[in-house]
Amino acid sequence: MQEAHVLVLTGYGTNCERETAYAARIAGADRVEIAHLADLVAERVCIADFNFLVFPGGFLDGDNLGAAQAAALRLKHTQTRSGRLLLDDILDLHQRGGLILGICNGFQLLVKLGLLPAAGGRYLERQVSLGHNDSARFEDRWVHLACPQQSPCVFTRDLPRLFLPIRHGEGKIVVRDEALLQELVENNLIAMRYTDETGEPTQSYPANPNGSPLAIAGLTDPSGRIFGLMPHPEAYNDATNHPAWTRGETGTPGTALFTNGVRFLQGQ
Ligand SMILES: NC(=O)CC[C@H](N)C(=O)O
Repeated sequence: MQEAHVLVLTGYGTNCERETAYAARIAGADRVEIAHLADLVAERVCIADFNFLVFPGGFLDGDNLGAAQAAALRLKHTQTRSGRLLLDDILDLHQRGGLILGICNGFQLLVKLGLLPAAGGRYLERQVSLGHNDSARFEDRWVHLACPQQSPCVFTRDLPRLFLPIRHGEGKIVVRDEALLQELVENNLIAMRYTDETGEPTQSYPANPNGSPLAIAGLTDPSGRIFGLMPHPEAYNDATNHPAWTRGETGTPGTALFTNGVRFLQGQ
C-alpha cells in the first residue's frame, strides 16, 4: 500500500493551514506537514517527498491586485536554493500521480497559476479567474452543494451532495468566452456546484453566493487529481461544526473530501 504524504503550504497571508493539516490527519494521512514557502526555497522541505499538496485558504498578500494574483506570480518565478523552479516540483508531483487541492484562496491561486481547469490538458494557461462576488460583499455562511458524479475528480467521488461553509469576497468564476464554459461542461471539469435546498444548481442569491456561472463552486483538471473549491471543507471536520447539530441535523463532514484523496493514494 502506498502512503499518503500531505504537504500544506503556508506563508504571505495564508491562515487556514492548521485546520487544513488537522483535516488531512483525521482523514487518515500517513504524514502531514505544514511548510512555509521559505522552507521550500531553503530546501528544508522538498515537494518531492510528498504526494498530496494542499494550498489552504486565507488572504495571500492581503488580496492586493486581486486574490492570489501576486502569489501566483511568486510561485511561478521562485527558485529553490539549488536553482530548481518550485513550479516544476509542483508539476512533477502531479505527473507522478500525486494530488493537488486548493481551498478558497488556494483555489484562487490554482486558477491564477493556470493549473485549473487546464481544459484540453492546457496546463499553465490561465483559462478562468475568480472575481468579486455579485453581491459586492464578503459572503460568510453555509451553502448547499452538488458534486456531479460524472466528473473525473477523485476528491468528490461518492459525495453527490454536501453542505459546507464559505467565506470569500472573490468567488465568482469569470471566463473569457462561452466556448470555454462549454468546454468545462463537455469535459466534466465542473466538480462542484451551488444548489438550492433541494439539490438543484442555482444562479439565485443567496443559495449561489457569488453569481458564479453554471453555479460553479469547484473545478477539477482532466486528470481529476487537481481540485479547487471555494467552500472550506476543513472547517466542517466534525458533526458539531454543523450550524444545526444541536437540533440533530448533521450531514457529511467536509473532511470526506480529504478522505477520498488519502484513500486514492493509499489504493483503497
Ligand atoms: N477564505 C478565503 O480563503 C478567502 C479568499 C480570499 N481572500 C477572498 O476573500 O476571496
